[in-house]
Amino acid sequence: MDDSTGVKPTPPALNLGREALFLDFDGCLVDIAPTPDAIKVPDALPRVLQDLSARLNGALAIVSGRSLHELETFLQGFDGPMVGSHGAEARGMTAPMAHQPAGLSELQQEMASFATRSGLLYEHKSHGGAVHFRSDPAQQTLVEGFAQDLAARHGDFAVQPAKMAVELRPAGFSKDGALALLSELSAFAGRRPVYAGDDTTDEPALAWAEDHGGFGVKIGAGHSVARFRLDAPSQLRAWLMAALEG
Ligand SMILES: O=P(O)(O)OC[C@H]1O[C@H](O[C@H]2O[C@H](CO)[C@@H](O)[C@H](O)[C@H]2O)[C@H](O)[C@@H](O)[C@@H]1O
Repeated sequence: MDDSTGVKPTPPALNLGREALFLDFDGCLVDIAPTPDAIKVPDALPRVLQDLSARLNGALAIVSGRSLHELETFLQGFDGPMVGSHGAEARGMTAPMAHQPAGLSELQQEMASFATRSGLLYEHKSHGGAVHFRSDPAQQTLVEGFAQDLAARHGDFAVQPAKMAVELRPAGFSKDGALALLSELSAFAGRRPVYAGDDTTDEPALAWAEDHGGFGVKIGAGHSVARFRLDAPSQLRAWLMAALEG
């Protein structure tokens, strides 16, 4: 039984010989910050991911809503597979989306103009965009309405709610879809999927791991289909370190 106050067990030790690890980025590996650029990536994190990947025979991937080039910048030193833009772009496997979506620049211009008019932060992304209302949460309903209207006029995009933000991402791509593709790679095939994530955007991927013989780890408070919970990114990083040192 789950509730938002956190009644879930902590995850068992990672089985490096049998499991495949999929890790969300913001709010999961790193703490949420006031703006997307303000996150603090622990210096040791890329090396920890790289070493863990070696111990998993390559069965470790980052799966994020961020643009791929940002993930590569933040995690320099980690060479493994990465999926960005909520499942639309990737390295280490064939890109799920062959081209950037049609109408991308028009959509981005509308988002940027709306954000400027509203005094909010616009995040330019390789396959979409985000309007962040963390600086003025009272504007949430207005931002959501704008995003729904925009998606209705741009059929190649879908609304993606995020933490204190609303995003437009390419329609038809998702993190659980990315897990299905990654699991076809030889490094991941036949291993039990373990997914860690913190947000509504992670719930389909957490469900995918649970449904495919593995398990999910919800990071932080809130309802989740995941069987296990860790309270903060620092706890996830400690769990990863324990697997490395075990
Ligand atoms: O899939 P994720 O790796 O969890 O990325 C989801 C979105 O995270 C980022 O936004 C969130 O984190 C910011 C930094 O902590 C925070 O300021 C913002 O309020 C959050 O919504 C990122 O900016 C987005 O592009 C990602 O899609």
